[in-house]
Amino acid sequence: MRSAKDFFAPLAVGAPAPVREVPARPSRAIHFFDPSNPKMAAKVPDMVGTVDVLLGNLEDAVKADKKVEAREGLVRIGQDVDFGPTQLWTRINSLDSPWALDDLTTLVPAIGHKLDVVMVPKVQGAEDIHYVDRLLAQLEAKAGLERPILVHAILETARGVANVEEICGASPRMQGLSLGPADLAADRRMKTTRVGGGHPGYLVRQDPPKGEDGTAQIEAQRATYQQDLWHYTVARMVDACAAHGIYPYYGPFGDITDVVACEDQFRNAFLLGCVGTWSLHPKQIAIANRVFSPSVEDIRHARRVVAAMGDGTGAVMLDGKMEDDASLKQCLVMVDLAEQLAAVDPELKKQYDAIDAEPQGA
Ligand SMILES: CC(C)(COP(=O)(O)OP(=O)(O)OC[C@H]1O[C@@H](n2cnc3c(N)ncnc32)[C@H](O)[C@@H]1OP(=O)(O)O)[C@@H](O)C(=O)NCCC(=O)NCCSC(=O)C[C@](C)(O)C(=O)O
Ligand SMILES: [Mg+2]
Repeated sequence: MRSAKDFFAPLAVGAPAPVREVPARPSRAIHFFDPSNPKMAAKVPDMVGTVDVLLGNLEDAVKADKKVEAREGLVRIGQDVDFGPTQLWTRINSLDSPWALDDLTTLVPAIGHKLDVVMVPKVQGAEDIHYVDRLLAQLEAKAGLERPILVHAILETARGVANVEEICGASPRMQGLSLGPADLAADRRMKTTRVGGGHPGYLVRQDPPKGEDGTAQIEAQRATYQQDLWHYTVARMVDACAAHGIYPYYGPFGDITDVVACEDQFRNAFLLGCVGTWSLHPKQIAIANRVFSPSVEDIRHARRVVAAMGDGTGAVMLDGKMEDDASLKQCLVMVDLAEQLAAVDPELKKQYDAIDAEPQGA
């Protein structure tokens, strides 16, 4: 077992010191692109500044015979593009694949100074993070990097979900977790065939009405309510991440055309505590940015609670509702997030600033 004192020592001589706190950088949408796809790759420079994270995907969705091209394409993009305020992430191939080692040993020396986060798929337990942690430290030391590259794990196996807390706490590099609903469904032997989202068969049904003789009318028309297949896993992720000071994200929503259900799924994750999600197609970026930014109404209310609560203790009535220390803390989560987002999103800043100009009592 590592001593707590060793935890923040670099894992290789000359590697940068691990971070003590994971920076809270806006990451509402992690936008996936395939660096081996010339059309997608060509769009990357123009996407800088329009999305919080651009992620060069090397794993699933990249054809096996394009793996090297994708890796080399990402190196070129990383070297040529000025990412400004936008973070650059990559998803490497899974650790049991023939490509993962070359992914890391190629990317870190070539573009490690620009890579913010390495996403590791199909993480099963702390041992996977320990492997990547040490290897990254060795490569960072060799490349003379001055800041550590952070690690993000995708939960997409039953074992990964069972080990979620130890994964989050496996290294100071751990930045966050995403849900991998497609692989997770397969690994769990769920009977779904989709990439994230709901299923019409996963529902609860209203109780049957009673007939005149008091018997239940089983065949009567009854409302059904579709349930969220991913609630359990996302909730576990949120708790594990919060307990370890790192960030939870939803993941992919594969029905690109159903922008309405996509928005609902993203909003569930936002309300439950996730800080962002994935975008697989340019049209999902706007959805994610909208959903993962607190609404003007929420910020207006949150600021009123902050003002009404003075030194932050006690209880007050606002619009007929009780506000106290704990509701204030929730409002502060919103206000802090709004400030972070306003710093990178001028349109959002304008909307939040306009609240201050509203007449009192509006
Ligand atoms: C869905 C697809 C095939 C539709 O691609 P398309 O070309 O058919 O769509 P389109 O609507 O015709 O595209 C319009 C334009 O946008 C471009 N475009 C389209 N997508 C992008 C993009 N992402 N970034 C930048 N540009 C993009 C596309 O090239 C085209 O350019 P054009 O106007 O010049 O012709 C395509 O969007 C795509 O391949 N997206 C990424 C898919 C991906 O990364 N999947 C892996 C993540 S999900 C996953 O791995 C699961 C998980 C977690 O592991 C687990 O649950 O287990
Ligand atoms: Mg997967």
